[in-house]
Amino acid sequence: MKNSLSFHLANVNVSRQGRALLDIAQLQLPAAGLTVILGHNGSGKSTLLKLLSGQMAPDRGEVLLQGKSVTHYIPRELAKRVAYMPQQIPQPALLLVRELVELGRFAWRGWLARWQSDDQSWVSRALQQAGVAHLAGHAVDEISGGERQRVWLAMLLAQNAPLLLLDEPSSALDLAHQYQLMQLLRQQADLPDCGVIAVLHDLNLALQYADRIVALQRGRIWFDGSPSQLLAHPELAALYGIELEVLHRAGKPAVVAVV
Ligand SMILES: Nc1ncnc2c1ncn2[C@@H]1O[C@H](COP(=O)(O)OP(=O)(O)OP(=O)(O)O)[C@@H](O)[C@H]1O
Repeated sequence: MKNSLSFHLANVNVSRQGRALLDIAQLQLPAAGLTVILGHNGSGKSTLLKLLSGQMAPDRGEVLLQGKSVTHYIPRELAKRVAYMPQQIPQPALLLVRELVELGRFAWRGWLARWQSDDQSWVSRALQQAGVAHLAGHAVDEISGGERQRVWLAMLLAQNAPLLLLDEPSSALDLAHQYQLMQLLRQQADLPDCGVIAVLHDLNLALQYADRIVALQRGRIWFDGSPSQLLAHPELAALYGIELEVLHRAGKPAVVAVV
């Protein structure tokens, strides 16, 4: 399954009450490297990820994965290609953490098939990778918000899809876990024919780890390029409407808000 995957968006529009939430003429997103989606609140980032994950169909235009409309895939075939973490993570009751992570294997084994040892080793490895093996026997609705975010990531890793779509995967994580997450995403993105597309609010994490940054403004693509190109953008401050200053420390740029 790990052949080259690519999203292609053409003339995509999503509108509600006569207002365009997303309006994208062309966008190509191959399963390669780490792409970060940035943008102000309400700029359309989650809407874009919902389109890519097949959770939503555009009102106009096409969202194609390997040349086929994302919404035309049967769920299991889509899940073998794309794993999605929504912004609001569900909190299922009566499930243990390990059982939730096991659900990530659904696409490969089906509901009723017997467990293969391979499935269990994927689950164990995913729990380790996400740093939540110690929570395996805990109830999903009795762990913290940051733990739940990492458990959900473990489920996605167990799914073994070449493309990870993550909507603000670090929003509940402490500083140390944010960096652990970014290093893990970096490793995933560096695997052959794999890619990660993540919505982030932290401009500095994006600049440090991304290969490519797509920035949205009021539903349109405002910028698409490398972190260094974004840093050099003369209108960078306009992205968030706040004055910014770029500092350099140990050879790395850091953007701070001037307030
Ligand atoms: N079902 C809906 N009906 C009407 N408007 C909606 C609906 N869902 C989202 N919107 C609006 O669409 C716009 C884009 O929403 P979206 O969730 O994609 O933004 P976002 O960039 O992810 O924002 P945030 O950073 O706050 O999570 C927002 O202005 C939001 O209020």
